[in-house]
Amino acid sequence: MAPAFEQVPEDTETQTETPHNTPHTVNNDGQVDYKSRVTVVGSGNWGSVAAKLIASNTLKLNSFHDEVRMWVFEETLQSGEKLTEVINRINENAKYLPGIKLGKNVIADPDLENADVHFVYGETGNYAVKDANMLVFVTPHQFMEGICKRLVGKVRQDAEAISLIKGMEVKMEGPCMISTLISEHLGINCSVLMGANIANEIAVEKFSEATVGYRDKREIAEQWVRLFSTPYFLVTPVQDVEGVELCGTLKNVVAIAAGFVDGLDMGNNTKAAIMRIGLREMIAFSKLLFSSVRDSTFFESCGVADVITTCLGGRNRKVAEAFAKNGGKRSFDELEAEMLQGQKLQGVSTAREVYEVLSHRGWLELFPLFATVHEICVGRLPPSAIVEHSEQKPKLSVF
Ligand SMILES: NC(=O)c1ccc[n+]([C@@H]2O[C@H](COP(=O)([O-])OP(=O)(O)OC[C@H]3O[C@@H](n4cnc5c(N)ncnc54)[C@H](O)[C@@H]3O)[C@@H](O)[C@H]2O)c1
Ligand SMILES: O=P(O)(O)OC[C@H](O)CO
Repeated sequence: MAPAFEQVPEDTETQTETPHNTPHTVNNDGQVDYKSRVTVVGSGNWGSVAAKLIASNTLKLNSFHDEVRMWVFEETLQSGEKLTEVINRINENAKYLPGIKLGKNVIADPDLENADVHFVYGETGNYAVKDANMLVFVTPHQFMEGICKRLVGKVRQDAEAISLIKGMEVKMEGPCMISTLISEHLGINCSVLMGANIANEIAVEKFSEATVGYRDKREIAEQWVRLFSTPYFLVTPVQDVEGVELCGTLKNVVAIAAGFVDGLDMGNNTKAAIMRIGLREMIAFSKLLFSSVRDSTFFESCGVADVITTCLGGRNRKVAEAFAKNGGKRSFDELEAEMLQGQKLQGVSTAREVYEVLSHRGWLELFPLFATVHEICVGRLPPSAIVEHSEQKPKLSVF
């Protein structure tokens, strides 16, 4: 149930409404198909919840085909069964989102782009991204470059993409946001959706908000808003792709810092200070990278709200807490494997990527919290250094 002070978005459409006002395909009978096909690339904890949200809407909205295809990085479960087979049999992602029905119109597909893997649930030669007009990317960020390379020449050139991925790549030329990686490799426009979105809470339909960041096409943003919105998931569009995406990316570094504070029992005031300093570094770093980033973006769900939720209840916080409790003696990789059963942290690698940017540009002293998180993660500083170093007065003029 949405709070009374917010208006729940409309979830009805007329029969004539079309996503881009252009036909998507002409079928064998010569009939024009105006409906969009949605494919979700990724099927982890958030990927599965995203598929559930979308699938509930494609059944209701006339401008979408009911079926939502979900690409699954195939794995064999302890039972010996393939994950895709289990998802399609019980309509649940038994590994990454057990106990939650995804909707019968979610079809798990292990074949991302190759016609040579036999396709079980449809015609042979089909694959997950084939024919999709709307591509939703939601994998851990470290896998996206490889996925993009595999998808070159395999997606429709008029497809629209959205990234739910919180992370970035760092290249020789500098930082590269995941939406840019997608756009550059695949030659298609890419929006983003970020927010205070702990997947397990949305899975059981507890109220949450999210932010869609779009570049210039408002009607595309509205199409994404329609596809994701439910009475318990309120989505707001903002014309600031970089600002929205950097919020989602950088908050994971702040979450690691918050976890250290929890692991050391430093208390709520210290954690609030970490959140405040972290948000300030997020704003400064984003604006230094992209002067177009708007202040108002940090007051959307993707900004301050995500910092709060991730520092209270996220996986990055949880594993960082264990790291600090163990005095930094057990590695993040070991703790992640033990505590998350295949789910992936984004904060440790993002801290490294941010550190690379900071050191390359001579900004290390300007971002004491970001820099210290990385130094602690790699064992150059003890977890207790998080407060000593973060207390330095930032020197950036943008503060
Ligand atoms: N879980 C959340 O609460 C949440 C909420 C908002 C955003 N996000 C973001 O969504 C993105 C995806 O996270 P998630 O929670 O859906 O995933 P996850 O961490 O739950 O699961 C890991 C996924 O990676 C896949 N995988 C493992 N090895 C792979 C490989 N070599 N190639 C491709 N895929 C591989 C696994 O099959 C699994 O689907 C991340 O950027 C995350 O920050 C997560
Ligand atoms: O569990 P985390 O730390 O990956 O955070 C989950 C979401 O990003 C919170 O919005």
